[in-house]
Amino acid sequence: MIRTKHLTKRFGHITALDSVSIGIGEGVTLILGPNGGGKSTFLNLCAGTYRPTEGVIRVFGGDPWADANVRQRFGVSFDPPALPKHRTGREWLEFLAEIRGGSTSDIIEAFSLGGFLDRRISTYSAGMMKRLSIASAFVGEPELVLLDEPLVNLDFDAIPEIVGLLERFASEGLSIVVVSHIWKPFLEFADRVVVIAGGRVKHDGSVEEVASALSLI
Ligand SMILES: Nc1ncnc2c1ncn2[C@@H]1O[C@H](COP(=O)(O)OP(=O)(O)OP(=O)(O)O)[C@@H](O)[C@H]1O
Repeated sequence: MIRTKHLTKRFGHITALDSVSIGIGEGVTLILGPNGGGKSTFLNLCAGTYRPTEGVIRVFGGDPWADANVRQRFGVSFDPPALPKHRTGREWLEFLAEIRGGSTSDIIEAFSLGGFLDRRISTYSAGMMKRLSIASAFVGEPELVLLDEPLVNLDFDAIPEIVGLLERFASEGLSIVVVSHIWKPFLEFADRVVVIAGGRVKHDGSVEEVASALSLI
């Protein structure tokens, strides 16, 4: 699904990602690592929002930077959320559905957005924005969603709710690549854990392999 070869991203003199060669298949992949390790850079390269400095990334066999047909097949939620502040949540979801296809009603219901969807996004709390941002990734019936810190800013009740939803979508065949510092809930159903630190892949394996190596469980 995702394949990289010597994937490198530099920002000036900073090497954020350093010659990473990895394949990520179907299922749920949890990406962990220290602050500044390169996780969000990796996700942005997968999403086609960053262009590699060197090396190659292929998502569904195509170049996510250059190929809109590739981008059509996945959804993405960034952290902090990238949302148009002067639109309502409903306008934003409808705009996405126009571009990406599919309906928004199931997504609105699944993510319990109804209570605030007709307000301007500029009036949302951080948790509301996060909920809308994650929901946005599901518009257009994607085969894969890329989620950067989906649990940040969610309250104690919302965390198990959103994790439960993601687990349900995963059990229905959706692939998920998730970067999260709140990793524990994902260990329950992740198929694979990748640790990125210092711009490189430091660990890569099943939950049992990586989590026990890092004493996470
Ligand atoms: N747009 C940018 N311009 C300049 N430097 C950047 C940019 N984005 C990331 N970096 C740098 O690249 C490195 C990797 O950052 P990245 O955001 O990918 O790490 P991360 O693992 O996601 O960190 P965190 O867990 O803190 O979110 C850091 O040194 C960061 O300062």
